[in-house]
Amino acid sequence: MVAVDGPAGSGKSSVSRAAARELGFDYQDSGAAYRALAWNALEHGVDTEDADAVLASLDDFDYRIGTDPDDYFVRVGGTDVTQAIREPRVTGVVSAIARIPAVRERLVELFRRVIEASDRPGIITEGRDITTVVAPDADVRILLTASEEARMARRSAETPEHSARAVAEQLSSRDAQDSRVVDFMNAADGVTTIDSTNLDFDQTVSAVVDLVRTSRVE
Ligand SMILES: Nc1ncnc2c1ncn2[C@@H]1O[C@H](COP(=O)(O)OP(=O)(O)OP(=O)(O)O)[C@@H](O)[C@H]1O
Ligand SMILES: Nc1ccn([C@@H]2O[C@H](COP(=O)(O)O)[C@@H](O)[C@H]2O)c(=O)n1
Repeated sequence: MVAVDGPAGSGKSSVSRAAARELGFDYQDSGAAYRALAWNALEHGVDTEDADAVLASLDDFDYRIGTDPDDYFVRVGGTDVTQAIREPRVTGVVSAIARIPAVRERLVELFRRVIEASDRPGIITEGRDITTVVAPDADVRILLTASEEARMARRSAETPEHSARAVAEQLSSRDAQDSRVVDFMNAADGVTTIDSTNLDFDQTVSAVVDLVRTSRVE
């Protein structure tokens, strides 16, 4: 079991997915669950600032995620929301949902069930509190980081249709909100920091794969 945390745009999802593919592991994107719950709330007119209403929406939240790195999908009920959960309207409200403690408890249980259900030699789960809360006993725990400037530039390159300034503001405001709930800027004891500021994508994936292989995770 491999746990990866880090701030927005640090490469957690793309690097973890590529590393899982190379290792023959499963890959779990935990942020997708918070995003899917936010999408579900918006879709059903649930007030995302109303903690009780958001919590109640979890009762019939039929969430499915693909953990095969070559077959990644996110579904809510019969709807494929893989793309929809990346839309700015969802990104704009997801932190409000993620700061509700009871929601976090329920999703932590869900993440652990997905980890237990994996039948591959390993699973990489990435997010904000994986190294500290979801899987503090993971065989390998990584804080994947990069300078704010590098993260903003990478995120901005993905969405040239949006102004670089707007992308940068959204990224830093989300980090500020999220870091009030969990600390993903500083490595906890036993967590290895991989700083990709001066690494390209392939070098970053290799750094993760090499660390896992040296740690002989099974
Ligand atoms: N070392 C790197 N060099 C260059 N680009 C990178 C590197 N690592 C990741 N990227 C790119 O940076 C962008 C952001 O990566 P990614 O979406 O994986 O980040 P994330 O941490 O999952 O973000 P978020 O938490 O906002 O979902 C992607 O376009 C990815 O390809
Ligand atoms: N372990 C996690 C993962 C995510 N969050 C919250 O979800 C948001 C979206 O996550 P992405 O990784 O897809 O960007 C994120 O901004 C957090 O609010 C979380 O709290 N814990």
